[in-house]
Amino acid sequence: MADTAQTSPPPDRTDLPQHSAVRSLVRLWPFIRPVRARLGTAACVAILASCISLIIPLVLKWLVDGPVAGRDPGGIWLGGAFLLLLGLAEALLFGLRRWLVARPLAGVEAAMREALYRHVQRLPVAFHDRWPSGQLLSRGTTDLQLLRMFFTFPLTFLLVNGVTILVGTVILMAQRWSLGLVLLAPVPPLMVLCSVFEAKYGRAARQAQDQVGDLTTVVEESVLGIRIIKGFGRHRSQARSFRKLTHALRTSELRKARLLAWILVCITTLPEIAIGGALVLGSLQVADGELSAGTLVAFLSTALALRWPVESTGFLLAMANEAATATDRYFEVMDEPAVEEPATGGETGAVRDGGAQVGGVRVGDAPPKGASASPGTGGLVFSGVEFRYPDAPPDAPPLLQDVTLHIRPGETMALVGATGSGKTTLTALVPRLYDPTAGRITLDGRDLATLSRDEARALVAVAFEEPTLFSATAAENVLMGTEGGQDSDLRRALAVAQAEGFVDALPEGSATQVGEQGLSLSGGQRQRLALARAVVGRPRFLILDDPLSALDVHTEALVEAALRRALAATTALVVAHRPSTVLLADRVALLSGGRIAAVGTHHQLLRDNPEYATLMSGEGESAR
Ligand SMILES: Nc1ncnc2c1ncn2[C@@H]1O[C@H](COP(=O)(O)OP(=O)(O)OP(=O)(O)O)[C@@H](O)[C@H]1O
Repeated sequence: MADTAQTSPPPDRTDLPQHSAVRSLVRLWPFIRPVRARLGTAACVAILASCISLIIPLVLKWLVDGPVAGRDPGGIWLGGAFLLLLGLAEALLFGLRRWLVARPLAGVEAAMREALYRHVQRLPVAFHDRWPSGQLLSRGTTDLQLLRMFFTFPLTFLLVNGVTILVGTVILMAQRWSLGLVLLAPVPPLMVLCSVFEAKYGRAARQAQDQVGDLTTVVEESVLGIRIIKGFGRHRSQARSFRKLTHALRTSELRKARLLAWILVCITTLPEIAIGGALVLGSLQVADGELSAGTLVAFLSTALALRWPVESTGFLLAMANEAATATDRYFEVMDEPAVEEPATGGETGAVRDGGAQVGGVRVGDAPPKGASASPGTGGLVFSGVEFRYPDAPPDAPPLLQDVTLHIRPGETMALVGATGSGKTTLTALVPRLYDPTAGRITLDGRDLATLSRDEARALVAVAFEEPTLFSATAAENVLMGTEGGQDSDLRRALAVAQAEGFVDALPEGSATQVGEQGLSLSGGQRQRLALARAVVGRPRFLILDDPLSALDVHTEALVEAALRRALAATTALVVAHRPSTVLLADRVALLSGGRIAAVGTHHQLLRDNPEYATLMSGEGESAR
């Protein structure tokens, strides 16, 4: 089934496909298309400006052979004024080009970033299991900046330079073809050198950009894991890993700089030698009277005017190569198949965290959402469900095999099993974070595989043991669990999760920003907000993965009392490790060896099933 489907890991850098930079860059066309008219106009303006610089030598020729040779001051002033005008026109046109491209190119970058973000949100969880977050972040930041630089400079100027060099060459050949040939002599060796440079620089750029991704991952982990790093005194080893990566990145950047220096030396030196040769040859021809001084001045001025277009080609090629690498990296993510539909509230938001009622406030007062969507029969049924993680060794048995379990409508089922037995994995199948590799799951008789993800997530809410809070207010974090939730829904959900007290005590109550990852709250407080998020939408099905593990016994009892009332109308599957959580449930299912080994009440299983008894005893707790 779809979700666990083919998501590839980040590309193996030792085995990257080699294809031309042009082929990579052509893929940017759909993003460039909407601004092609502006870019085309800007390119024409730049070509015009660049070609003006080629007219200046012709005016010089006229000045030297005409007014200067004829000692005509009026003509010299006229020529000077004309040169000034040409210079002004060139500057104005280059300014106009910049103005034409600035806004549309910022728009292209924003559109690409938005497309990437949207796509990443739609990628299956299996993709995120494999891709380090830093690699995704660097693709959305540094790589896109490189692309904007490419659109601004190389994309236009490689064309402008090409046209300028072509027009200049025609002018040179027209003036004196023998001298023109001397200037063209370096072209074949330069073309060979440029193609070698492109291949080598492309590899170095790819390595450096991947290393930026690795570095981003380490920085992100160090910031998020700062408590662990400090708690275990790991700052030195963490700093060592960071240094190692920065050193590797520096080595790659130096390699890029060496390659660039090498090509710039070639691109600068060979044409200079050719200009020197043409100067000597031209001077001899002027001395022999075969060539006018004005023509030689014009010829050399044209050749010098072509120096910048030729020399800047080295930089432009380097930037184009980096852009090609950035394009490859961008499309490695964009080419990943997304799940078939966009989620409406993000993975955690759509799959709500949390649930129940507090002291007399009943989440179950109103009918659960989605109740009208089905006749309300059937409950949650697993039939012959098999699951294997995509990256599991091919010869390993499936993690879950032939899981068959019926949770009746309105029933609360606890799921118990040894650590690593697959409880979290089984619960993740219900909100379709993953899809089973065989078998089927039905919600009130409707096959989960036939429901869209949005439909499934409208019916199902989840709270995980590790609660994720977003950098938003406490209220916003909770209301993420439902579309158009009101303040009354918020209060009810907070009451169920026993979160009212501490939320009201926050400096700005439920309007307090709880900070990135909710770091300003305790683990138990975060769990309760996540629980409130799960119940706020009154889901028809509730999946709780040990959501009370961080609570003290007293608070846990209060939350459970509220939950019991709230769950009266909800079909729930609760992963439980402690007898206190199990007591919340009507029945208990024991997951063992990838199968449901036993189902019964807590007391029945305690009596009849030694494995369950061990798990629920102190030995079971310590075995965790
Ligand atoms: N994304 C993943 N990719 C590959 N294997 C995974 C992935 N997530 C979990 N596993 C493996 O699947 C097995 C079951 O993990 P799961 O988290 O479902 O167990 P659990 O019963 O919930 O454990 P616990 O009680 O410790 O939370 C483990 O061996 C784990 O290493």
